[in-house]
Amino acid sequence: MASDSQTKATDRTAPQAGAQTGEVILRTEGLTKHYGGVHALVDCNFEIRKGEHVAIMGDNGAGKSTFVRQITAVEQRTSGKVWFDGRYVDFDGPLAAREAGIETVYQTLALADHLDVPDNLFLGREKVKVRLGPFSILDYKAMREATMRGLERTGVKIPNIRNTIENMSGGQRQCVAIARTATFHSKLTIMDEPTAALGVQETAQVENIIRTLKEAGEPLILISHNMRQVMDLCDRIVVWRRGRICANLRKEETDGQDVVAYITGAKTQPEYEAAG
Ligand SMILES: Nc1ncnc2c1ncn2[C@@H]1O[C@H](COP(=O)(O)OP(=O)(O)OP(=O)(O)O)[C@@H](O)[C@H]1O
Repeated sequence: MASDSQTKATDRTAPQAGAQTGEVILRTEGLTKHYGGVHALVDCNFEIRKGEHVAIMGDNGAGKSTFVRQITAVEQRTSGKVWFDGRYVDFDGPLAAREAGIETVYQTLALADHLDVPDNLFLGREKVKVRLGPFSILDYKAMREATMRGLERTGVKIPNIRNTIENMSGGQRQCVAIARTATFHSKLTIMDEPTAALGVQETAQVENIIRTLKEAGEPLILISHNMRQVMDLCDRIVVWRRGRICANLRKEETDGQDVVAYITGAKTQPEYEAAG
């Protein structure tokens, strides 16, 4: 894999949809993932800037989740380069990606049922009060306070943060998962179909949190099949088809019908002709 570790993300150019402002927070070049003979991700050049909310759309099996797994290092990429926050990165696992500032919220929530809200938020990165050799005394008060601040930033109301997660509704759980991103002031949030399993009210609550992130200038990659949601919440839509990017569209220059044409293969932007 490439080792030009100091290359700046802003040094390079990639296909863009219209004029952009803000520094690049994440950029990929030629990102590729093969599972044996399955070419799940092929030569993907993608970028997102600080403050931008970008939707990733595509049919089932188009490669959207595979793309996320490569940039969050849940899997190791076959080839290609990734820059995050101004430096070349090759994370050795998801914890390293998270520590660098990439927070991911999955549809299937990675929450521990038997733990309360602060314990879930700080799982794997607990605040330590005192270290005594191999033992640590955790700073529960600081973690509870940080949790309250994170929830406040998202506007999420959890009656008692010391209740275990197992008794919460799907919407509350999803909000707790998203509150992580607010608690740790992540540099980039990725949400993979965050409302697919939620009801109408719970979906509205999650969408409000996404708007809060936008107002705070925090960048977001949103994977969603929900056109209304994408059009409401995102500045730009990048469409994947058969493992490749086939369109990069500014919201104000497209509409739902146009996006569907790219998703189904009826259209391909000329610069992505290889996507076929
Ligand atoms: N671990 C794996 N081993 C083999 N093939 C895989 C693996 N993971 C994904 N694939 C294949 O890679 C392709 C892309 O899958 P991926 O899950 O990224 O699609 P997706 O766009 O996220 O789809 P969906 O919207 O259904 O979640 C598919 O053909 C899928 O079958």
